[in-house]
Amino acid sequence: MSVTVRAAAKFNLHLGVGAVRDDGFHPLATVYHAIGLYDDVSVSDADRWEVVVTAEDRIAVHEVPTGDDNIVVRAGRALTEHHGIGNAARIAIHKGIPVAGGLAGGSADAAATLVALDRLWSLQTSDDDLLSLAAELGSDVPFALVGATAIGRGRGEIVAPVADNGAWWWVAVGNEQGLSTPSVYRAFDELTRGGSGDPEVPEPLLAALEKGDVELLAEALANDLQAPALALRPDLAQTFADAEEAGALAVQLSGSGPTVLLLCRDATHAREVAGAMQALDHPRVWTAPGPVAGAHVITY
Ligand SMILES: C[C@](O)(CO)[C@H](O)COP(=O)(O)OP(=O)(O)OC[C@H]1O[C@@H](n2ccc(N)nc2=O)[C@H](O)[C@@H]1O
Ligand SMILES: Nc1ncnc2c1ncn2[C@@H]1O[C@H](COP(=O)(O)OP(=O)(O)OP(=O)(O)O)[C@@H](O)[C@H]1O
Repeated sequence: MSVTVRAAAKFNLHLGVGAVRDDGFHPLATVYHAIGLYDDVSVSDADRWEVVVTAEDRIAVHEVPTGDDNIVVRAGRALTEHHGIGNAARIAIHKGIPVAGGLAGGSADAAATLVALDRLWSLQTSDDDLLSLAAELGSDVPFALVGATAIGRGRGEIVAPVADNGAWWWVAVGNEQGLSTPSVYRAFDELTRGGSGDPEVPEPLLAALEKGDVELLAEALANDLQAPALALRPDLAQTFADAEEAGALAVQLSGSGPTVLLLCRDATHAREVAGAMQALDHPRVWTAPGPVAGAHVITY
C-alpha cells in the first residue's frame, strides 16, 4: 500500500524581519501564500528509510540529497519517535517546485511526509501535534501543512489563516543558481547593522486580500530580504527590470530568493507575461494560481 500527498510551494506576500534573536533566528511578521507549483510525496512500508527523487523538466534533481540529509527522513523519524514506534518507509518525492529557490520546496516535502505517513500507518496524529512536529523541522513547515494564505509569526512557525478573497495569478521566474537562506539572513544583519524594529503585518495588505483587489495587492507587496538578496546577487536586478518590461503589475523576490514572483491581472495576462519573460531569455518560468491548499492526500 502507498499513500501520495501533494504539497504546494509558498512565497511571502509580506516578509517583515526583525533583529536577530539570541537563538540565531529572526522574528518575522509575514503573510505566507501557497501557489500552484507542487511536489508529490509517496510513501510505502520499508525495512529502512529510503528516499527516491524524481523531478519535472527544468528542476535540478541532483541538488536534492537522497540519504538521511533529506528533510523527509527527519520528518519520518520525528513522527515515529513521537508515537514511540519503529516503522520505516520508502519515500518517493516527485519535485515540481524548483530546488533552493526560496519557494520552500523542502518544507513542502516535510509537511507532505508527515501527512502521508500519518495516513499510511493510521496514526491519527492531532493537528496540534502535526503543527508542533512541523515547527521542529523548519520555520516554513507548519505553513506547508495549512496552505492558502496565512500570517506567520515567531520565527515563521506560528501560523494563523487570513481572509483572502482573491483569485491571484503569478509568474515565477527561477534562477539556475540557488541562494542559501542563512546567508541572506546574515546579509540582512549586515545591512541593518543588527537593528530593526518589531516587524508588523501591514493593514493595507490584509485589506487588499480581503477585497480581492489586484491593484491594491500590487501596492502592498514587500519583502525585507529583497535588498540583502540583491546585495548578494546583483544579477537579479536584471530579472526585476525584465519583469517590468514584460508588463507585471508588481515584482517581488520570493522569500530568501533567488526566484522572483510577478503579479498578473488574470490567467491570460500571466501566460502573456510568462511568454514575454521567456523571450527575454528567462528559460525557467512557471505560471501559478494562488491561494491553493496545504498538504493533502491525493491517492491511497
Ligand atoms: C526565508 C523564509 O522562507 C521566509 O518564509 C524562511 O524564513 C526560511 O525558513 P526555513 O528555510 O524553513 O528556515 P529554517 O530551516 O527554520 O532555518 C534555516 C536558517 O534560516 C535562518 N532563519 C530562518 C528563519 C528565521 N525566522 N530566521 C532565520 O534567521 C537561520 O539562519 C536558520 O538556521
Ligand atoms: N526534500 C528536499 N527537497 C529539496 N531540497 C532538499 C530536500 N531535503 C533537503 N534539501 C536540501 O535543502 C536545500 C534547500 O532546499 P529547498 O528547495 O527547500 O530551498 P528553498 O526553497 O530555498 O527553501 P526556503 O524557502 O524554505 O528557504 C537544498 O539545496 C537541498 O540541499
